[in-house]
Amino acid sequence: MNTHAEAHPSLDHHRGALFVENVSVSFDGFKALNELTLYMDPGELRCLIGPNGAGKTTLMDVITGKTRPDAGEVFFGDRIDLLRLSEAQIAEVGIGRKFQKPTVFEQLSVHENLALALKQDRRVWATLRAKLTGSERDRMDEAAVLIGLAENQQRLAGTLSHGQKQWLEIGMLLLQEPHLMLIDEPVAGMTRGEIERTAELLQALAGERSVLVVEHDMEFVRSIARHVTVLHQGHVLAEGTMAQIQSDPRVIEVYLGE
Ligand SMILES: Nc1ncnc2c1ncn2[C@@H]1O[C@H](COP(=O)(O)OP(=O)(O)OP(=O)(O)O)[C@@H](O)[C@H]1O
Repeated sequence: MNTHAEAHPSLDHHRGALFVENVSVSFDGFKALNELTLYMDPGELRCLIGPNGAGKTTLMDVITGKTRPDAGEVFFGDRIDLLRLSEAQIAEVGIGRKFQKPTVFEQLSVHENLALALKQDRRVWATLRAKLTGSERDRMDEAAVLIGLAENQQRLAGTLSHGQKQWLEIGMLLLQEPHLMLIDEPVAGMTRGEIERTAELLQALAGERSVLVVEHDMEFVRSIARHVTVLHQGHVLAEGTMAQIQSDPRVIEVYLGE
């Protein structure tokens, strides 16, 4: 079998490519991930589905350095060995993660939330007082348009709808310029209209960066995914187009038939 380096001899320009090979994670003898192998191309929009406990969160934890695997390899591009980096270093090389629950600053405006993300400075008030350069303003405006909040920049984040808060947080993540975005259950709790707009947003984000989305909402997955990976018991059960996945008897048995 080809290793990641052989399969992609020159990946320096392939930022965002991800190679997870034979990764296993045990918790007290229970294998949450069991020789899991998954590759992502740069710019790809991938959906990760699977029943509860399949290992989706654990995989995200391994990629971001929160959980260390017992075995296997995880590379970002062909040179960056993520297993040698701390969580902070993994964020610095360009892997951003959005958890399921929105964690925007409710007492601050949309604009201030975006400014904080841009400056990546935890000293909140210093950041808010700091002057934004013209190019920083342009980047914030671009992000605000992309997340559909251009007209709401002065609104307090706490007054936004649940969907808008999720988009704001995606915008904040975007301003950190990740090459790979990991997004956990973005549409849980959203209205149908919000779900459709989220589908458009994630499709717009992919291409320039890679996006890995964990989601249970099958209609949403169907609407965005060209490539779906199904996890089951810590292992890749099936991978392919939504049509291939939906007609796979193993997938129907463990997941879609529920
Ligand atoms: N820190 C931990 N200690 C012990 N067991 C754990 C730990 N984290 C996860 N597990 C177990 O590992 C398995 C995989 O969990 P994981 O959260 O990755 O699944 P998931 O696919 O994300 O599920 P869900 O769709 O419910 O979020 C589960 O059986 C879970 O109970």
